[in-house]
Amino acid sequence: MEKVIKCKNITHYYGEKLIYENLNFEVEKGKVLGLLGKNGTGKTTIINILNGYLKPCSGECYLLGENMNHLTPATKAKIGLLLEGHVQHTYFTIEQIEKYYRAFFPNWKRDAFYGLMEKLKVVPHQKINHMSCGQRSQVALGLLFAQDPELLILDDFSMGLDPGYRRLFVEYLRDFAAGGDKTIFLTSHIIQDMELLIDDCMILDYGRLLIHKPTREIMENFHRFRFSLNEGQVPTEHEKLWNTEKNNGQWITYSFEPLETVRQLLESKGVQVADLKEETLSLEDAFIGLTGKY
Ligand SMILES: Nc1ncnc2c1ncn2[C@@H]1O[C@H](COP(=O)(O)OP(=O)(O)OP(=O)(O)O)[C@@H](O)[C@H]1O
Repeated sequence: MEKVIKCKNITHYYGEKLIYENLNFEVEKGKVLGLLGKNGTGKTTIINILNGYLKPCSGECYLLGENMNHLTPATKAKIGLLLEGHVQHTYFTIEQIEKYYRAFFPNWKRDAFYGLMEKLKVVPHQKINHMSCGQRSQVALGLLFAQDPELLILDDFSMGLDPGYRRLFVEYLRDFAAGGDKTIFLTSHIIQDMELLIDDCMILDYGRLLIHKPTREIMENFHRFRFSLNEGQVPTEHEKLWNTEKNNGQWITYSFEPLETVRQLLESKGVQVADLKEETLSLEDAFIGLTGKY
């Protein structure tokens, strides 16, 4: 399978602060990968490394087969970037910005841009700096769809969009990826959107990559377990039990293991577990189970 993004042994510090050490990941052609993580875990830092704005302290990245420090103009034209919902050149009108961008991209899809602008109820002579924050994000996404890139890198693509437009863009992105020859790498804190969209999920914790798995595998296998213990007992800790805590008088833990294995792990030091129940999770709940609340 062709790898559209390859990152090898990325280590990055800001001053003395370690963001990650020897981070390795790959993204296959045709996949939608969602990068998740709590605030400050380094998602934007990865995006900035991938788009060449930031040089990591060590390690290498390859985009569409080329080392990202030496991307040719032809390869750059195949990569669409959205940085925290921003559109530049806000002194342009909708018409002017479309004309300006068109000149840079050989596969420009003018109709895709205007089709979207029509849906968004903005008129061609409207100036971008007179638009709301959400409308500006919409223009930025419209320009990206018109560019028709092979690789889309979107940082916080849903920033400022209301629920209806968020859903519209999720549908656009799903259609965009449906043919199997486009690859999307995106971040968002709106995990409900991610659940509808991403094939693979990469979750960062402070200083490290916590997990990188197909989303389906997480949804099918990662569960929450509720249980009771006798007064004064505490459950056994184990690396296969995630974020065990007492909540409103009841114990909960999370695991990829089936119920009977979870029981054995919890009871391994003579603890007696009662009323053990398994619950399926949304991706957002799975994220909380994997990373903890705080
Ligand atoms: N230019 C910089 N100089 C110093 N520290 C930085 C710089 N940029 C980011 N950081 C720090 O690095 C860490 C990771 O930042 P980053 O913006 O990549 O996180 P993030 O996961 O995108 O966060 P959020 O979800 O809040 O957008 C944070 O602790 C941040 O304060």
